[in-house]
Amino acid sequence: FWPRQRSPGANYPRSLPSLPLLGSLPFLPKGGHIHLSLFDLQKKYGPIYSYRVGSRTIVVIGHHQLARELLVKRGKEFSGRQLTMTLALLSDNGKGIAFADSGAAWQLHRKMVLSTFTLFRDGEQKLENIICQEARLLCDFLATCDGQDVDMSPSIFRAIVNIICTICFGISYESGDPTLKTIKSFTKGFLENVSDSNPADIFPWLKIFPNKDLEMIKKYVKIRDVLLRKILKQCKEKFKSDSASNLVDLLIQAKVNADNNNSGLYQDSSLFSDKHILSILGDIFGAGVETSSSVLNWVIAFLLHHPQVKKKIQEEIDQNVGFGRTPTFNDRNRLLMLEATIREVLRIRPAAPVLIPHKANADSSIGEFTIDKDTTVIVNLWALHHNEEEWDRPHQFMPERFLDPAGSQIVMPSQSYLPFGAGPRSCVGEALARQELFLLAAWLLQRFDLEGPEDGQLPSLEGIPKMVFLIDPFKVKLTVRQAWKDALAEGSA
Ligand code: HEM
Repeated sequence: FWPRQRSPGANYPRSLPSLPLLGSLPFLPKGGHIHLSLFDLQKKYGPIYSYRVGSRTIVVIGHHQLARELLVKRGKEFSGRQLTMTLALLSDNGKGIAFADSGAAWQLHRKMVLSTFTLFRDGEQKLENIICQEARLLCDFLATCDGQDVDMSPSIFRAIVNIICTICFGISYESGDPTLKTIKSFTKGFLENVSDSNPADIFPWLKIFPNKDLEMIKKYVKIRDVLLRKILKQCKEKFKSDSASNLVDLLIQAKVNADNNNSGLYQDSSLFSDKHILSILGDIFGAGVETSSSVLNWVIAFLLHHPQVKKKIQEEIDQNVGFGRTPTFNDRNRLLMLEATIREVLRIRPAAPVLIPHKANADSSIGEFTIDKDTTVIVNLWALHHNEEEWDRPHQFMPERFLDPAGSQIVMPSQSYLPFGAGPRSCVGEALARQELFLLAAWLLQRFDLEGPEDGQLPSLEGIPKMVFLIDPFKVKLTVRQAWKDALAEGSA
């Protein structure tokens, strides 16, 4: 219960008041969005401050210079993760990538996921082709809802899940497949039951008492693992060592090589046990599905609120792509308003408003302040993205801030922008996510007009901060564009 002895004379960040046992809990704002509460505390305590929960010290960083020092300059020293009860359940005691503490296993597994993307660089299984195939299915399905008010999120979810399944196992599921239902069920289960204030995460001894959230998380971990184990078994049966074509193939191959001791790189076969493989896959689903889906839903919601931006994007598409072909990733250099819109959505509603908490691996410092080993450090990305000294009217949706005055080039208006983090713990799926967001949005806007539903109810832009910053469900009036219909009638679409 007692904090570690502080080094005499050290200059620690300013701290909230703290009581024995409870730490600063009585002095922290109750309820509300954690990123907003932490941003608010910054007014009194400055851009770096600390508080205590139980016996742990938590340092909060709310300025980009300090954040970059932590993530990049001292990235290695701060690349640890604190294993709470919740994260231990999700990650089978710290295996995988996102919640694994820094060390050889995390580094190796992260490297393997990054090298998987090289399998999807060219040829038939080029990432762009996989995404466009899902974009086509998504648009064809939505075209059956022409003129109706629809909640697009389940179809977007299906497209994103299929992209992830193709990268992980080389499988894509048809609409209605029970596997998609299972993936939806455990993803929803985690979103509903993982919270940033589970008492057992603060006082681990509370685990001896019944804890409904932890029980639910256990239930959904089981559902996830049964499914992933079944798919892994099928992949092992199909595996051919000379033609690895997805993430699971690469992991199986690494295990075979380590078992046969014929690869200098991956010698420790135990790091490729089924348990490790399941945790890596669990992380890719956990970090790669709801993030991209939710950002695309946010893009649509902001466009419903700002129809003039939607009109500009569609004019750009009509001029640069037309209807004789579908958009490609190369169009990113021409569809600048769309690219700027995606960047603005990632700023104003970051998918991970406080990143994933980091942990100091050693006694260190940030700026002029001492940070002890094992301190948890939170980067409040929300504070960086809404800093009034860095952004003109930060609470307003203004995609043009990412364009030069002529609107002919993308610009970076501020350094206070890190939607995918930075440094050794940065998002491994950034390139994939950027392609998904651009291509899916471009395909949708080429073919459909998106408007508020008949009842005039525009989406709430407040958001729901779960493991991912979600948007409340909303409906869109979906109409196939007349220009698309005309082109189709002429046989050119
Ligand atoms: C728009 C979509 C996405 C956003 C905004 C996003 C953002 C982030 C952020 C902010 C972090 C935490 C960085 C930190 O802790 O400092 C992260 C970590 C991570 N992301 Fe993403 N992400 C997205 C999509 C994806 C996708 C598609 C994948 C799957 C391939 C993915 C896989 C991961 C993994 C595995 C980590 C943990 C990295 C580590 O701890 O070493 N993410 N992401």
